[in-house]
Amino acid sequence: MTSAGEQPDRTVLLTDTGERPWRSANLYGGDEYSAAYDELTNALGDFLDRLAEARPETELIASMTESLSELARGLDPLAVAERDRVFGRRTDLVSRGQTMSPTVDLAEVDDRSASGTVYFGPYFLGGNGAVHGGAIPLVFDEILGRLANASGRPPQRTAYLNTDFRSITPVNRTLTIRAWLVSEDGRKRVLRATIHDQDILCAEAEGLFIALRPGQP
Ligand SMILES: CCCCCCCC/C=C\CCCCCCCC(=O)SCCNC(=O)CCNC(=O)[C@H](O)C(C)(C)COP(=O)(O)OP(=O)(O)OC[C@H]1O[C@@H](n2cnc3c(N)ncnc32)[C@H](O)[C@@H]1OP(=O)(O)O
Repeated sequence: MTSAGEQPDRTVLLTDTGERPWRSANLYGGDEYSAAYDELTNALGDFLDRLAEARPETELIASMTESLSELARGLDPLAVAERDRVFGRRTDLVSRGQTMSPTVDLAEVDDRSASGTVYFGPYFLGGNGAVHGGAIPLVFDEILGRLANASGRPPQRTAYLNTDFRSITPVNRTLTIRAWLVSEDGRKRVLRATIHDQDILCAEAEGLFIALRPGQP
């Protein structure tokens, strides 16, 4: 007996090919180490997507738990200070070397705007095919934060981030994301962003970013 139950519905799968479009070709031009690390975070993200979709039997749950615990123990002695870490700090990678947010693949970026695509895989499902309402502000913070911190501007922190959910944001679709600078006033920058599914506005956000003073955490 397993806890997987009878006759699971396998009809609603990710894509015909099983490929995650946002998990590939993630290099902006990084070195060999970045490329290898990108492969690692892609594999991890892929695992999370497939885990989110799967209904494993008890024996497989136990063996996967053991494998994951062993991998985690292997990393234990490698922990380093924040400034020396790799995760989330590789700006030469489209994914930034992280799996916390879906990859925002920016095709066009200048001083005042950025646009590209985002793809929320099954890991980011809230329910009924819609992305979790917390994952959407996460992506907005990611793209607005990148734009606020771009072009040699001093490091900025988000003071507020207001999100309006206009219609459901679907998982497993390539969506368009846009961000632009609205105003600058001393240390304060207001930026806005949208996510569209073709011509449907899924969500929009406004963020206030404050440039940090020297030494400010
Ligand atoms: C180190 C940053 C990252 C570097 C990245 C490097 C590049 C990496 C590349 C890619 C990045 C990818 C993307 C990641 C980016 C994500 C960024 C985040 O999510 S940060 C985490 C969440 N945010 C917090 O934890 C802030 C917590 N809050 C604070 O630390 C302070 O409140 C802070 C810094 C926001 C402001 O504090 P004050 O003491 O410096 O300044 P005061 O005097 O309070 O405010 C300045 C002005 O702003 C207004 N203001 C402040 N907060 C406001 C608010 N909530 N609403 C309206 N106005 C506000 C004030 O009224 C004041 O305006 P008036 O100068 O008087 O006109």
